[in-house]
Amino acid sequence: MTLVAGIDSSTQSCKVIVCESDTGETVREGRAPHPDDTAVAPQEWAKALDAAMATAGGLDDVAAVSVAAQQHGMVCLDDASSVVRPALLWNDTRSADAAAELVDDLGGAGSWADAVGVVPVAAITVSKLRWLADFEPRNADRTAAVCLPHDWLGWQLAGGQDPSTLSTDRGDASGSGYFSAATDSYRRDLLSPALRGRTVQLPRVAGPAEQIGETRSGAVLGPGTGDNAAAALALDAREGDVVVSVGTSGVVSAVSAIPANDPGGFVAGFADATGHQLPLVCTLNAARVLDATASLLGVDHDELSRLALSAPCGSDGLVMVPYFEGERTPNRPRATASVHGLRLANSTPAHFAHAAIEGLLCGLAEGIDHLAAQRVTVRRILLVGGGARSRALCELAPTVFGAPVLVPRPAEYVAIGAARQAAWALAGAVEPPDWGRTPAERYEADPAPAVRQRYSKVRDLTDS
Ligand SMILES: Nc1ncnc2c1ncn2[C@@H]1O[C@H](COP(=O)(O)OP(=O)(O)O)[C@@H](O)[C@H]1O
Ligand SMILES: O=C(CO)[C@@H](O)[C@H](O)COP(=O)(O)O
Repeated sequence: MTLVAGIDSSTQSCKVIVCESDTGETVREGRAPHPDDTAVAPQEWAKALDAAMATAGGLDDVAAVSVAAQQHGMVCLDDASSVVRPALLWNDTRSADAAAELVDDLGGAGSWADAVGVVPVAAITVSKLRWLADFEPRNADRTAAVCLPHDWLGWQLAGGQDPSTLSTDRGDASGSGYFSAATDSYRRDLLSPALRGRTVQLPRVAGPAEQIGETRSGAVLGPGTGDNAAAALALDAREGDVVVSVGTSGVVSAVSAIPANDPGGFVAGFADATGHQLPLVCTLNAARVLDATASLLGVDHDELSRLALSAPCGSDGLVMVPYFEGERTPNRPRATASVHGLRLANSTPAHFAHAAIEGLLCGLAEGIDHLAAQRVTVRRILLVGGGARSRALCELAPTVFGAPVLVPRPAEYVAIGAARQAAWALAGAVEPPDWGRTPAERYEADPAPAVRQRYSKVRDLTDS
């Protein structure tokens, strides 16, 4: 039996899955937590990866490995290959003003949408680099190469000596703000002004199933990719499939033939891991809304779900706008969460739990609308991520989305997608291996458009 491994170095933890390469059957898995911060030393990811690999029984018997990771994180290396400063992660909003400045510098959001299909917000790597140039010029001067979390971890697995051997893939590169998914090319002319005239080395962009090297134990290294592209690969997402992921981030994405061009900045024109496009909407507030609400109510996730399902649809007028960490879509980096419509009758833990889940889902429903406005066909909605383990979230999703929702059995789809890519690179085939489609539970419910109507009125009362 030939084994392959997939790694998901995501915001909250590192997950490793070892699979049978022909069928995708999971043989063993491991995980380890990441530090709870928005600026993290990449060495911490390497430590967590070592721990996760150890709990997965090691990778010595594995023939190929691929790394998927959280997108956008700014990893700066000096000319001795050392990390210059802790990586600023996608959910670090200190670069919000830098993003706005970059948009103005190029002549507005439409110019960025035309150039790279992405309008910079705090999350995007190019904004973080502008912040570095302005607030830490000495660190910017020391930076010889810039890469993304998956690029760095893959490079570490291969020995991590020489920055000229760094590679990335178009899926992750497209989240940088200096790579166009439509033309498959870097836009160094956008990067250098962001860095106030400095030039840096960028990773080579490998092909979707290219073998980029070998691990120390001799396993083939696949190109790796961003976590959302890996999830799409695991689910074998095709045109018409919209993947909604409720992890640390809330993500609505779809594999498409058409590059996104949204001057409104809601849809980012990313690439997938197979050569297609992956238009994507990302919110900052997703599974952690459930965590915060559960902690506020002093209950665990199962009890939160039970409470939410015991309250009526619409929470008797109670509305939560869950901008606990500011928000990325819509772009309101300094917003805070708020609760509206409190009355004695709806001041109960059950109403509060229900309103939190409806609020989270309303943000994602807006994401589905934004994708549809970019000519994405919405035929099936698939719900994944840690938050999809919540029964209440699954049951309320079709009421808020106004459409049935498929929930694949809970699994680490990002790591599975990376493993599928590793098997593809190992086989050297034209197409990824056929691992079949994951069975999914279907949730249906009467649509409740009033929930979204109330939410959108209240959302605009919040600060930005
Ligand atoms: N049963 C559950 N109900 C609700 N949320 C859950 C449940 N299990 C896990 N989560 C939440 O899912 C999140 C982790 O999801 P995950 O997709 O692994 O995140 P990430 O990939 O961003 O690290 C955590 O915030 C966790 O609390
Ligand atoms: O920024 C984005 C997508 O643009 C996020 O989706 C990150 O890629 C982090 O993912 P999770 O850790 O939440 O899965």
